[in-house]
Amino acid sequence: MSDSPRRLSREAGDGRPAAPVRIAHLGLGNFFRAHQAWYTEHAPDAADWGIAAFCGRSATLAEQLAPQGGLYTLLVRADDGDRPEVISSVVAVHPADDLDSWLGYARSPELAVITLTVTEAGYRRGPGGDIDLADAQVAADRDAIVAGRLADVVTAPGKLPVAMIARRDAGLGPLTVLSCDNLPDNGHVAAQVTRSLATAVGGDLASLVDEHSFATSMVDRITPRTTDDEIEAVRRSTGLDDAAPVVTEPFVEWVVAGDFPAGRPAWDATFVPDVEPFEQRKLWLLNGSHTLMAYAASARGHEVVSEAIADPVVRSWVEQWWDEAARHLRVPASDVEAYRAALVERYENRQIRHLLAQIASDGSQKIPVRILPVLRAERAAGRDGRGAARAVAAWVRHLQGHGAPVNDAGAAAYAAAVNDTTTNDAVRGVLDQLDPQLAGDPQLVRLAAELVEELAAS
Ligand SMILES: NC(=O)c1ccc[n+]([C@@H]2O[C@H](COP(=O)([O-])OP(=O)(O)OC[C@H]3O[C@@H](n4cnc5c(N)ncnc54)[C@H](O)[C@@H]3O)[C@@H](O)[C@H]2O)c1
Ligand SMILES: O=P(O)(O)OC[C@@H](O)[C@@H](O)[C@H](O)[C@H](O)CO
Repeated sequence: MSDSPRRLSREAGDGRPAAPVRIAHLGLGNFFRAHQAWYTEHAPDAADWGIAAFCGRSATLAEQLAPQGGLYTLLVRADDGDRPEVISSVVAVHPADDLDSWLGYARSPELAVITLTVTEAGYRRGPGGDIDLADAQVAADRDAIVAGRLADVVTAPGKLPVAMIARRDAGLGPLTVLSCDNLPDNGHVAAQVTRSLATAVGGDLASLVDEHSFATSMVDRITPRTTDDEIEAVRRSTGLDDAAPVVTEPFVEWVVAGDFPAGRPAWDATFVPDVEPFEQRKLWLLNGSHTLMAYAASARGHEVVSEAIADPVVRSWVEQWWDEAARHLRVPASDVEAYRAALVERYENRQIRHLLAQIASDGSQKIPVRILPVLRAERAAGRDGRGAARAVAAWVRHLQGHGAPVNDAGAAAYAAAVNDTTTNDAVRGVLDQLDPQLAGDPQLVRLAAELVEELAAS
């Protein structure tokens, strides 16, 4: 007789019974399962709100979770111990290309919300924030929608208007698209790419898109990729085999703005008229310092955030960046202090192995939103912006092959600027592509070049 544990399974009686699908999620991944699915699990009306989750690009996670009926273990890890919990709110899982199911949910009168975690790159934005029609997959989606082949779309922005068409054809009204990606004004970003794609399709599609609500949210919970050791730790602590558990930290926050014409769960989130102050606090203090450490601390040989923040040199760089960012936040100073203190504690959590290499991906999308607004504001105020400039300098070194490996489709555009040239020219070339006005600031170019040299020597 085998003594290997049995598989986690809804059929075997694990978790809660499946709730009716009222939310469709695009971008089934770890963060969605630690955050939106966790909030839905803990809503007082959880029995009425099931989630059908679709992979963003592949089928892997759907294949792993389908035999478990969508159940998975969320392992909340702190230095004082582990807390495993079975999450039951995801009731159906689908590969990215299962458009028949996607359109089927859209035609259901019960569907009320579409949530998104498709990464920054998933929005397929071109210059100015409209959909990037130069992207071959976007262009193919546009042609598929024009030809009425709704089930042939592949991009995230393509999947939104086809759901809206299917819904209208079924005689159903508007729902809410709720973005949960780390992007400023993510609801507006989602609306702009969807609407501009609809405009490119033509007819009355853009006005159909306008009938729907696009909500914005600030999301926060540090959720790294799960390791094999963690899968084993879950097996040991629960006595069940789970093919895809998620590991996360105790801290969790969600701030949401927008309308929900078809309803929503009674999430224990903070609902506000304007997310921006919360978003800036989180994007600059948390994601900005993550981005700084991803490049500057990985080049010093650190692998994970908890190691990086324990290095006094890295800690001083992070504090300097926080001092600069804090000057431009629109939240009370006491909130900023409390948030910074909480961040240090979160980063020091040694049970969370958050790889700097994971955070380093897609820097070309992250630097502009996490670092540059503070750099511009500091320069405009007549200060040198050293903390922000160091993040840019560290990214220049990263593009030159130091520290975490480059994993960024957008980095190719910077290759010519950073290789076989002087440090000054490399910095100027990178800044020129990020923001020509910054490249035209000789003091900044000089400072960032000095910081590149300082990082190389450190
Ligand atoms: N992990 C975190 O700590 C965290 C915290 C807050 C917010 N987020 C947000 O959640 C997003 C997802 O993070 P994750 O940790 O779940 O990553 P993940 O790799 O576990 O999942 C990412 C999901 O996005 C999909 N995706 C990736 N690129 C895509 C593309 N070009 N088009 C469509 N779908 C695409 C993937 O297929 C997958 O379903 C992040 O980009 C971030 O904006 C993450
Ligand atoms: O998920 P990304 O790649 O956009 O960013 C990496 C991290 O900064 C991010 O995932 C944070 O851990 C998260 O935003 C915390 O809530």
